[in-house]
Amino acid sequence: MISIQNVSKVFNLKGKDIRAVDQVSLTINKGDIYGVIGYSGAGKSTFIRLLNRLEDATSGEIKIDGKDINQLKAKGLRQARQQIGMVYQHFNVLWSRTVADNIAFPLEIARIPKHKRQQRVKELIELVGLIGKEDAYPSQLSGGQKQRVGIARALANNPNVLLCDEATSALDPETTDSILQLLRDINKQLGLTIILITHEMHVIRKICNRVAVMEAGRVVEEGEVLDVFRNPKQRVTKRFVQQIMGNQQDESWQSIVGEYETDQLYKLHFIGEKTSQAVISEVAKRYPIDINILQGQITQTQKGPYGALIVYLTGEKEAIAAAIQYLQSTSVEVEVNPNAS
Ligand SMILES: Nc1ncnc2c1ncn2[C@@H]1O[C@H](COP(=O)(O)OP(=O)(O)OP(=O)(O)O)[C@@H](O)[C@H]1O
Repeated sequence: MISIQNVSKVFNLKGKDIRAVDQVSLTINKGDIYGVIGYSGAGKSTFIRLLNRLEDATSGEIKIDGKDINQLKAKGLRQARQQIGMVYQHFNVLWSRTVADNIAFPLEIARIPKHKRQQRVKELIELVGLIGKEDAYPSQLSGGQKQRVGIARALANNPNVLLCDEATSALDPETTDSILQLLRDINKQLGLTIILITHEMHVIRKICNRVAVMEAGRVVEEGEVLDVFRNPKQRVTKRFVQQIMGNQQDESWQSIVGEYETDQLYKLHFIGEKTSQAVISEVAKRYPIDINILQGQITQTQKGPYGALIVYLTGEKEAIAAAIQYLQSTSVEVEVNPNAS
């Protein structure tokens, strides 16, 4: 649906070139919730603004639904932009207009007749959960409600693509979750493709199916969210995964080794959809062993759980071996303690 080929954006500031976006190539499929994550200055905002041509690319090609965005003239660009909604960090509401009139604004610009406008506003108010707030002014709304207005307005002209520029960064964690839930519902209900930029791995974990990691204008890593969680390659990606999982990879074995019989320590990795099976209780029922969970963290992603538990198994040697063999036949991956004899 969206194909981005070798796109760069160079700003010139006081005679110095700044490569805000540097040779980025990505493919975004219809129905994706695609996350672009990076620290401040990585080039995320510039990148997302290239997609609806709030900025012109210096080089490269951006095709949305087969149309080359950079080649469009004024009228074509206006039409293309109606297919691309945008949600902003600071909501971009019109303070002197009520909720209903804020949402009606893009419909007025698109010259939709009044009765159709009113009908559409009603639908959108329902969709974003603002029933009862139609006549309120933005100053009377919470941050989350203001962002719901922003989302309704972005959806007014039935776009195919929704761009979200740090849409939850100004919100508290609970409100963030409710807005992410709304975005996910909209993605499912309307089949809308969503591209969001963020500096929080939590946002990626919660709703994205794919992620690109940006650093110094470049995409340094890209893939399915679970794969990136499981096997982050770049240092910057590892830091983002640590935002959620802590420093499990390096420290966990060390902190436990020494206190327990090393041969009986195992790390169970839970990755993806099938891990909804109740494997721990199942293995405890099947084999005469005890399972002591010593450490671990499991988190939920769009594609199921992700995380690991370090367990200490006690029982007869044969029973432990059989239990491990059973675990290996499930979707759980078993890692043997590197210090085991
Ligand atoms: N209009 C501009 N003129 C000159 N330089 C710019 C302009 N816009 C962005 N830049 C530079 O481009 C680089 C990328 O900025 P950008 O805002 O895209 O990053 P970001 O990842 O979105 O960061 P943040 O989350 O802090 O906004 C930065 O070095 C920034 O200073």
